Amino acid sequence: MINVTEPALTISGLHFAYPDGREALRGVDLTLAQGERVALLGPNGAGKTTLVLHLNGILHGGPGRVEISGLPVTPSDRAAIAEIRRRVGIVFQDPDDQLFMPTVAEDVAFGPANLGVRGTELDNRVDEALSAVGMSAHRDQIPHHLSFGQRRRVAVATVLAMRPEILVLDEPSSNLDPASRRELAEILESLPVTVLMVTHDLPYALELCPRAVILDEGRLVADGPTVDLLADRSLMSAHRLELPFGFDPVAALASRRSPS
Ligand SMILES: Nc1ncnc2c1ncn2[C@@H]1O[C@H](COP(=O)(O)OP(=O)(O)OP(=O)(O)O)[C@@H](O)[C@H]1O
Repeated sequence: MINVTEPALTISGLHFAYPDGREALRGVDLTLAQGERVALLGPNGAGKTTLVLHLNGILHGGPGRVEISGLPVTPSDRAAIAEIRRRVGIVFQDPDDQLFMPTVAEDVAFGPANLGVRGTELDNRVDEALSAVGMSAHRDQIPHHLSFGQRRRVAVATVLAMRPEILVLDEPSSNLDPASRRELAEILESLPVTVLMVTHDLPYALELCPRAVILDEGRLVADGPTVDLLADRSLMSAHRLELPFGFDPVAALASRRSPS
């Protein structure tokens, strides 16, 4: 059960250096409320992936603390890490990293089955997750025969079937055509989970995430309403973030709120 009195995610004073000495995180503090959707922005090499990999204990070892709904991410405690990996679902950029079973349904069942879920409960989870991403009709297909956009949706379903509390998405809109991009946005908006979305697609961040943070050189340098951050030209250029030519975030948000 989600402890609604706790933030979904609390990161305090997180530092991390790779074995070669490169300091990728230099004191990150970040809190996400339950149900928030937040975009994690930043130029190449800012430390975004490094930060994400700390959320379920794949990377660890530096000073600082990460908690998921009040539960500390403690990599030395195997039971705690199993629970953390159930709570935090990461959808990686390349869906093929997450799909390896003979059929779509088996891929979606894999995670919960590993947690010991069986029978009707397992069937229900697979049905729900596939329906949430609009892929129920493809349940018996071979994942690698699907289009890229369909594989991305199935990758999201594999994570949803774990019933995560936090969904972390790494570049969810990359390589999607405009229709698939919009459909995935609708799916993500409808999910009742906390979302942290790493993206270089700034219009997508604006569309989906009311709040954004900017990470640069391992530090969080901005945190606020996505529209305000994107509209701040000096902030954007200081951190090598570029909006598409002619894109006006204030007008885009206004037209989204009152579609003609
Ligand atoms: N395995 C590694 N060993 C050493 N240094 C690494 C390793 N992985 C990443 N780094 C370095 O850590 C820093 C942060 O990298 P990270 O991949 O977290 O950035 P990012 O913000 O996700 O970048 P991008 O937008 O390009 O994906 C970079 O300087 C990178 O070169």
